[in-house]
Amino acid sequence: MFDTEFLDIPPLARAGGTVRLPGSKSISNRVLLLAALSEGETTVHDLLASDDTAVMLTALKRLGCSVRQDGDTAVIGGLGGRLVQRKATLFMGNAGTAMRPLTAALALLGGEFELSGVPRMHERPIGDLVDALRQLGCAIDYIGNEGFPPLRLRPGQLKLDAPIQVRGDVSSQFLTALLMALPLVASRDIQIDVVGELISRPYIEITLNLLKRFGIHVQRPAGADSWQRFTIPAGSRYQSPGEIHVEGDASSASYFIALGAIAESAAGQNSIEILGVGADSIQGDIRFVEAARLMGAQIDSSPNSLRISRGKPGQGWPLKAIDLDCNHIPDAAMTLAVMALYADGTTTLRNIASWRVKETDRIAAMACELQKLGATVEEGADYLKITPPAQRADWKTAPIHTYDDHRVAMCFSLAAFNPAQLPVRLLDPKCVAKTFPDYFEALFAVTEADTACIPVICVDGPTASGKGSLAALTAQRLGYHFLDSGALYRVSAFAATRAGVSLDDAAGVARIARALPVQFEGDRVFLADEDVSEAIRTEAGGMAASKVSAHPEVRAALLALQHGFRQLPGLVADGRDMGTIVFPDAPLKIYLTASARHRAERRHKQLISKGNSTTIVRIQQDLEARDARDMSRPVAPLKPADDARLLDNSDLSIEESADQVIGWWQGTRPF
Ligand SMILES: Nc1ncnc2c1ncn2[C@@H]1O[C@H](COP(=O)(O)OP(=O)(O)O)[C@@H](O)[C@H]1O
Ligand SMILES: Nc1ccn([C@H]2C[C@H](O)[C@@H](COP(=O)(O)OP(=O)(O)O)O2)c(=O)n1
Repeated sequence: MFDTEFLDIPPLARAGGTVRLPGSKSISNRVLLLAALSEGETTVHDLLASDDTAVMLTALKRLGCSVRQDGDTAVIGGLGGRLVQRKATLFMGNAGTAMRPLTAALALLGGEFELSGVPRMHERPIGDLVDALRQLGCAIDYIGNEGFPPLRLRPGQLKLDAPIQVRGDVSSQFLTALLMALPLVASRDIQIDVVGELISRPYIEITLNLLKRFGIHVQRPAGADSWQRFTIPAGSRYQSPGEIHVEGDASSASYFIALGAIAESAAGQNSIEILGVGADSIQGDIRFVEAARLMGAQIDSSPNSLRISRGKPGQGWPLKAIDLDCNHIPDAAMTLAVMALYADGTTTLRNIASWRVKETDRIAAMACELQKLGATVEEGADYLKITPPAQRADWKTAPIHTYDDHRVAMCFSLAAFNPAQLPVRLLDPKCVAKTFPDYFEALFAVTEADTACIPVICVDGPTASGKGSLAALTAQRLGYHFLDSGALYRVSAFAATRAGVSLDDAAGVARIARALPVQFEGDRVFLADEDVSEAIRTEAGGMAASKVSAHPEVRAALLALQHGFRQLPGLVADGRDMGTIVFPDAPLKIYLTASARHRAERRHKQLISKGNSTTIVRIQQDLEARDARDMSRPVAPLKPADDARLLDNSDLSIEESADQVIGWWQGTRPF
């Protein structure tokens, strides 16, 4: 996950490959609650690991459910429709799929509960659900504002004889909540009447489908009223299905469907394949496929997978502007708003009023951020009209606010295919954790940028100047990859010594360097399966590396390996010749120094902490000797690149140095 302040996505050029989707949020949280209410154990496979499911799992544990987790499988010990814990305070984060149904279930089961969430949750309406539950005799108080969480639940006197009325035109989650809770008290037939037109009907279909899997057969009238009246038959009882598989998230699929529709194919690939969701999906957002086809996407579907490619010029590319009622795909339709940037005219998305009460006011958010990219946007109470920038030169870039809304973040990542080849900056990228924590990793795995567009920050300098520490911290703050090029020379020398090859044998060491089975995992370095991190980082290891690094053959042998680290979304590389030889086109080069005395003191501290005994004077002599060798060798000597910025960190902390580098970096960016 990218836990950074912002993520800069370089201009993307092509896409291709296979994406396995995480489990559906809507199905995951419904299944967890149904399993908790059932008798017996339920094994849930392919469960989504995300903020919202974590909220539900924590709440269920607090209510006394047993939960065993192993990877994406969870075994839930059901409560059998009874409360073992009659008093609890539950935190619901910003998870509507946990807040609404738990409120209904706990209110009907009786007990004393407080349910609260993040500030945005306290702005998301729940009054219609509370009104419906009060008709049933549930005792519910608002702790803060009337009509909104947080809520206090107390035991009430249930009255189940009259039909219950619930509004259907604000959020379908209110009806879902009642449908999932009422089987707990169905000693007689219970009728629910929906007042107003039911929105987001596909989500009710998911609920009815899953209820069936757990033994509850909700009855509906035939004909015109079929979505206005629901009856829970007397004697309904939750039964665990034993095992259940969660489908891939159809709303998450929309980003990759859009990707396939807008990106040219990567070499050797002619489509994006999505696994885990397909034509047999029970999720309403699978109908995003139809909308994407209307815009020109070429999509083949199988029961459990999709294959998408871009239309040929004039036949689906550029995309076709559409005018669509999006009531049936409320979440996935946001993706259409970004696809509209690549369309041949004005796209109108209608009947999307529910966007205003989601994680953020999504109509306002999308309108504001699309305009930052140069689109012309008209925003209505329940619609959006989007006209893309007229020509390449009209595209703009700016930091995109994501409003703590996972879908805004995922949508705008697709703007990186803009024809002006501008990078896109997303603020607070970790908000995708709500439903798809590894979204950006998945995106970068199936997209390509032109190499020159993938930024590299070079940090070169003498030994113990703090290059490694500075480069690693900078990479972490930017969400970039990190290359410790010195480690490659160290491992080459280590592997040569182990193979009995003399360090003076240039051809011999180069042969080993060319086929070096080196792997980096965090700050650990592996040679094949062996962790050699400590073995290579001795002073002797540094001296040996310095020796082999003077052979031109060895340097040439390691070049391709170093270039291979230049991957999306960017790289910070440290060494001696990153800016001069390996990445001469890097947009930012730092030459890091500190006085020999400071460097010797730092290395001394480092060695002492590892239990090695030596003196500062000795270290200073060694490092000056190594600097002299590295600076005087004929190939790729250590020296600042002509366009490098000099940073003397003798009196700076590692954090202060990183602040300086990121400050310089910001100055090179177009935001
Ligand atoms: N700016 C700094 N101020 C103080 N100590 C530092 C600074 N930068 C690095 N160090 C410390 O100096 C030692 C050497 O740093 P390192 O990053 O390994 O240098 P290099 O990669 O240049 O050899 C480490 O123990 C590190 O914590
Ligand atoms: N890009 C590089 C990186 C390291 N080297 C050589 C020269 C250095 O003395 C050794 C060891 O490098 P390393 O960066 O690990 O050494 P320090 O941590 O700075 O002591 O490798 C190089 O020639 N070119």
